[in-house]
Amino acid sequence: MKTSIATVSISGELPEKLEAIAKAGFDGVEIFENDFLAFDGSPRDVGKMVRDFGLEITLFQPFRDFEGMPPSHRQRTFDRAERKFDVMQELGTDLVLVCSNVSPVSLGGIDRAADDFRELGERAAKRGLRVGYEALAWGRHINDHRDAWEIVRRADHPNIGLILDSFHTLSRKIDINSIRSVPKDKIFIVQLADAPLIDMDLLYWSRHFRNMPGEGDLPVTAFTAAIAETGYDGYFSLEIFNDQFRGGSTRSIAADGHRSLIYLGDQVRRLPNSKRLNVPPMPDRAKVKGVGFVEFTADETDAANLIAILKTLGFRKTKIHRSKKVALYSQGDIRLLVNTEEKGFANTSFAVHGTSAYAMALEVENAQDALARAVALGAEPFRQPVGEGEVDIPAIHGVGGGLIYLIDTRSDLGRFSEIDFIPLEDEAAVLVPANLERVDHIAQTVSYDEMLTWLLFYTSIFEAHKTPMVDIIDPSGVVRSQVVENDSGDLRLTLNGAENRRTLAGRFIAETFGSGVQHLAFETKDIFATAAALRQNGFRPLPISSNYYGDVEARFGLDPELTERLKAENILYDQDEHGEYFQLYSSTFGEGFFFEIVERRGYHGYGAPNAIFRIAALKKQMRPGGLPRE
Ligand SMILES: O=C(O)c1ccc(O)c(O)c1
Ligand SMILES: [Mg+2]
Repeated sequence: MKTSIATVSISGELPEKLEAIAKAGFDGVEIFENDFLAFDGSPRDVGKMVRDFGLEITLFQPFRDFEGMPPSHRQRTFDRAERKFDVMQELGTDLVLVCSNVSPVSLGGIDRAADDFRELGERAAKRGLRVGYEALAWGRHINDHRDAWEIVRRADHPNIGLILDSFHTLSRKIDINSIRSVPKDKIFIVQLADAPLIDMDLLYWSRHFRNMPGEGDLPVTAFTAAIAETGYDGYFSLEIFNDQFRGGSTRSIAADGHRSLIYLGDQVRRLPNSKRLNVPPMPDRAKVKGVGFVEFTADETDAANLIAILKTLGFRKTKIHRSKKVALYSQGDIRLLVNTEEKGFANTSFAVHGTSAYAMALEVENAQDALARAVALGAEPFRQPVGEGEVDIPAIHGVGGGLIYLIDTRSDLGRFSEIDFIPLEDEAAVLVPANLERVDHIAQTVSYDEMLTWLLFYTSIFEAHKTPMVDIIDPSGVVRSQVVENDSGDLRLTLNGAENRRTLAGRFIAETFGSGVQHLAFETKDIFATAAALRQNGFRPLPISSNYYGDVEARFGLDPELTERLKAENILYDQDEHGEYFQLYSSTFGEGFFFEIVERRGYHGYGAPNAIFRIAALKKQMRPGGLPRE
């Protein structure tokens, strides 16, 4: 699969863009005319710079308002085309994109357009150039690739071909099977983009909201499979107009783009009876069977505070590491590690982010396979020396540079806590058991700009899907929340994207110098029994306003006795079509970290309608220094 990306897709000046594109692993680049015009250098300089980065120019674009012009404009249109051809020859590329005419003066007529393209083909052929025709979804006369193909077919010139762009075809829900009958040598290049399903004007949607394949909701995989069916083996080129990407990190958006193409090629390969695209072979997406552990890094003082909270939550210190300052706290299937090492990656994370849940372990079928897949998709592997005889757990960097360890039960990896840790006497048996059973979900806070990056990261490596994004109202702004989960519920992540620093999520990012885990939710089968146990252990719940309970009672028609119990324990309540949900929050710790306890009675969601009340209550607790009020 030959990969390319349009310069318009990422932010920065041309040299910076090209460097990021090359570094991300692309083979080629589309030069978008405006990027070239804004650059202070000749077309030859640009061409040389591209080639010095080891890239090929796959396309020069766009050439607008060409076909079907009235006689009064026709000559000038061809003159403009010749000027573009001059530039292309200096740049060193042989392919130009002509997008369908949007000019109000343009005339319709398939044969008129075909005649124009035949003449343009003749002119291009004299210079050894080729012209590809793309139907814009909002073209004045031509807005469907099937009509563009008919024009190309009638132009009947070897230097005239078709350009397919997934956005234009899929946004109009045009039957993609129509692609299968186009001869592969008449498809000059394929442009790819996804987009979220939003009901809006096609042009505005296209120019502002496109995103990488796999980040949106369009059937880009089926589109690509139809292209592959023709035998097409040319470039797949990302052309992403997105306001956020234009303001985002050049390198990380370029890396996302490359990941999206490799993942797309991998998905097409897995479709039954599909023609394969040439992408590196890699294992299946990893099926997550559970959260193996969550690891905190802290200094001694913060660790003591954290451990005090863990005890009120009913955790017991059950093991200590053989060679490192790491203690294991456990309850049910939950394992929490508290790492106070003064060296190594945990300590570096502490130095950068402060006390934080900097690492998690996901249990998969085969950890080495999961690692291989992650690396094939551009994830950064992590290793650090382990002690003699200790388990070397494969890991990759995830959100905020934190770690995702990969463990399985087919190897010693699943026995790491037996091999690397020494059991302790039961020192804290005095605590009332809280019956927390497992990690329900892990909530990561990222800046809004990074949300799609991590969505693509998780869903391409792990067998998981997203659910629709929801807006959560914070007293100081909006936080967008995106769930990544698997069908079994063994992997449940929420990504919260902060748009400004004054929201709770935004402040968490600012105070901890980057993205990370902001809360951990544990599951109980009996929230009231758990709440009573926590109360006896001295747990400090997050106080919820009493007005909330009046509303919840009315909204769901609750028995007043139940409402009273909820209120007495500061438990939040929700329902969906599957059942009921109960949530109990801790007070905040450190820079806005907190714990949550949930009971699901069939409920599938995450209590989004309650988030506004939870945020308001947490904010009340935070004083400017970030410490909870006593
Ligand atoms: O939005 C546009 O004008 C535009 C231009 C060139 C393209 O290839 C495209 O898909 C859209
Ligand atoms: Mg296009």
